[in-house]
Amino acid sequence: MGSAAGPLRVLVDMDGVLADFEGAVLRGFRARFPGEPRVELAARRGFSVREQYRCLREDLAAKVASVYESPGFFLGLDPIPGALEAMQEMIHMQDTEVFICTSPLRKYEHCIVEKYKWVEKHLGPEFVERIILTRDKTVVSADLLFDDKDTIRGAELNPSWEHVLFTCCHNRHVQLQAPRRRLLSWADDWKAILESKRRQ
Ligand SMILES: Cc1cn([C@H]2C[C@H](OP(=O)(O)O)[C@@H](CO)O2)c(=O)[nH]c1=O
Ligand SMILES: [Mg+2]
Repeated sequence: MGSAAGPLRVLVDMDGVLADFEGAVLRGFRARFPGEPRVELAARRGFSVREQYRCLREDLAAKVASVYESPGFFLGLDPIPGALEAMQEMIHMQDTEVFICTSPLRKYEHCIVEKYKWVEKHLGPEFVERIILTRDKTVVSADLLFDDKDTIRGAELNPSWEHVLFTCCHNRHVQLQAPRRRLLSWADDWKAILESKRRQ
């Protein structure tokens, strides 16, 4: 709980929140497989790119995976608009601890080191210190988690954080059950969400 007991701890997810995974997948797929059908961003549904391409045609699943498993893919992601500015502002806020909480791909070879390099390149070394790399975000304790994945499950059935869904092409049609809430973009009022947790 954000309270008099200590600073507010905020976890910020990386792909879909800080780094534009979806835009780069589409661009990479189009460049590599120009003749193949693809899923435009406006047509994306569901967290898994691979599953949606599989529904389009079975063999496209491996093709789209080859895009995000390629060397250079994660390092080359564009920042999500407003993300870098928001993170710089958040890290300087009083009584606030910010961490980047991100999951590696199961095929982690390029992904892990490139995520670290991306953070150093776009946010600087003080944020490299703040990377939490885990396949299970439920066991990390915090007040808030901004993440584009609509359902976050793991070993802990009652995570300490409130998951605020960060709007992304694949989740914009998801109906949230009350009291779940969204951050529509970094232009939306993320500071109000932080303040609402301090007052609990
Ligand atoms: C395979 C896949 C990965 N990812 C992202 C989520 C994870 O990063 P993050 O936790 O930073 O959002 C990472 C490994 O799964 O790649 C997607 O966003 N969509 C996908 O379909
Ligand atoms: Mg994500």
